[in-house]
Formats: sequence, structure tokens, C-alpha cells
Amino acid sequence: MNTEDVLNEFRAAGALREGHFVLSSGLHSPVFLQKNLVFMHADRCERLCKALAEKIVATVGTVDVAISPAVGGIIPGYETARHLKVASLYVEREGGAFKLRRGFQIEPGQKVVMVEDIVTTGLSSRECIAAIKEAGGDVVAAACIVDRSGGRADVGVPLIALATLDVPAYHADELPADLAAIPVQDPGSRRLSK
Ligand SMILES: O=P(O)(O)OC[C@H]1O[C@H](OP(=O)(O)OP(=O)(O)O)[C@H](O)[C@@H]1O
Ligand SMILES: O=C(O)c1cc(=O)[nH]c(=O)[nH]1
Ligand SMILES: [Mg+2]
Repeated sequence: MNTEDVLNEFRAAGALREGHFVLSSGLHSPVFLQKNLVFMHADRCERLCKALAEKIVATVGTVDVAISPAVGGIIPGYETARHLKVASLYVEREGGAFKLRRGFQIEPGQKVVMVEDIVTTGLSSRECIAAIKEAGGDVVAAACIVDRSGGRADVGVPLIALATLDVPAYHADELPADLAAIPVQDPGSRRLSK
């Protein structure tokens, strides 16, 4: 599955949104990939995550466990793990920082793939990887459905992306006038009150 095939899944699900969005990183963008509208369809989610699992195995070989950052990473993390035939765990925010909760544990020496939905700056991926390392995991690779950084995001381990896009993202004080004129939407979970 190449980048155009992945984009076609997003387009067909009405998930390739245009407007003015504030992203998890605080950057502003005219494009938002509303991945939940894709993952809500089991057949679309299966096609994408099966292809991602195959790319992970082709790149780093077998792994022992997949771990994702909540909320967006949970469904693709589970589905990718299903195709990898490994357990699926997730980290979630506790006092702002990602932690393994709910009795999830990493066994000593287990090889972990971190599975994310979308990578923009890589901040959420880096935070998730730090939490996995803190819990004793050996993160052999990160994987995502879409890397929208044009391949520039550095998550500290090899990043295996099913699709790579180069989408503009701006600091709030550097907005182009046409973007500034559109009312802003904040669709992610990072700034939700607890
Ligand atoms: O590479 P980054 O700059 O970190 O941006 C990408 C992250 O932003 C979104 O999560 P968000 O924090 O919006 O919450 P969600 O997972 O609940 O959608 C997305 O799911 C990624 O985790
Ligand atoms: O950077 C983000 O927060 C982000 C971008 C995007 O296109 N989709 C998404 O769910 N999050
Ligand atoms: Mg997320």
C-alpha cells in the first residue's frame, strides 16, 4: 500500500479535512487527517494496519509487543498488533505524562514497536517512547499510518510510515492571512480538561 492508497482510504471516509486546525503540538494547519472517521470502519482499518504490520516485519523483523499512545493510537495499535500476532498495550496521560496503566506490563527483554496513528512533529511519539523505556521496554522501531512531516520528524528510533505527506504547519504568530481568516478548530485530546 503506498501513500496514494492510504490517502484514498482517508478521502473515501471523508477524513481528509480542510479548514484551520490547531494540532496537538500547538501548530496550525490548513489540513487535518480525521483518522477516527477511517478507523471506525473495520475494513478500512484492517487494510491499513495489515499493510503497516507487513512493513514493520519487512523492516525490523518480528517484535514481541505493540504499544500505542492514547487516544488516537489505540485502535490502529490494536489492529496492527492483531496482524503482527502480538499483544497490544497503550499508554495514557496521567498528570499530563504518558504512563502504562490498567495492569499493562512489559516483560524484561521484550522488543517493542510503538504504533502511532499520525506523526506531525513526533512529540507524542517521543513521549510515548520515553514512557515505554521508563517501563523497561526496548523500542526497536516506531510505526505510524501517516507521517505528515515529510519524513523530517525525529522520534529517536527508526520511523516506519505507511504514508508520508508534507503538510504545512505554522506557529500561531506566523499564520498566513488566508488561514488566519478561517475560524480555528481544535480536534485532538491533548488540551481536553481532565
Ligand atoms: O506528532 P505530534 O505533533 O505529536 O502530533 C501527532 C499526535 O497528535 C494526535 O494526538 P492528540 O494529542 O491530538 O490526541 P488523540 O490521540 O487523542 O487524537 C495524533 O493522534 C498523534 O498522537
Ligand atoms: O498533529 C496533529 O495533532 C494531528 C494532525 C492530523 O492530521 N490528524 C490528527 O489526528 N492529529
Ligand atoms: Mg494521539
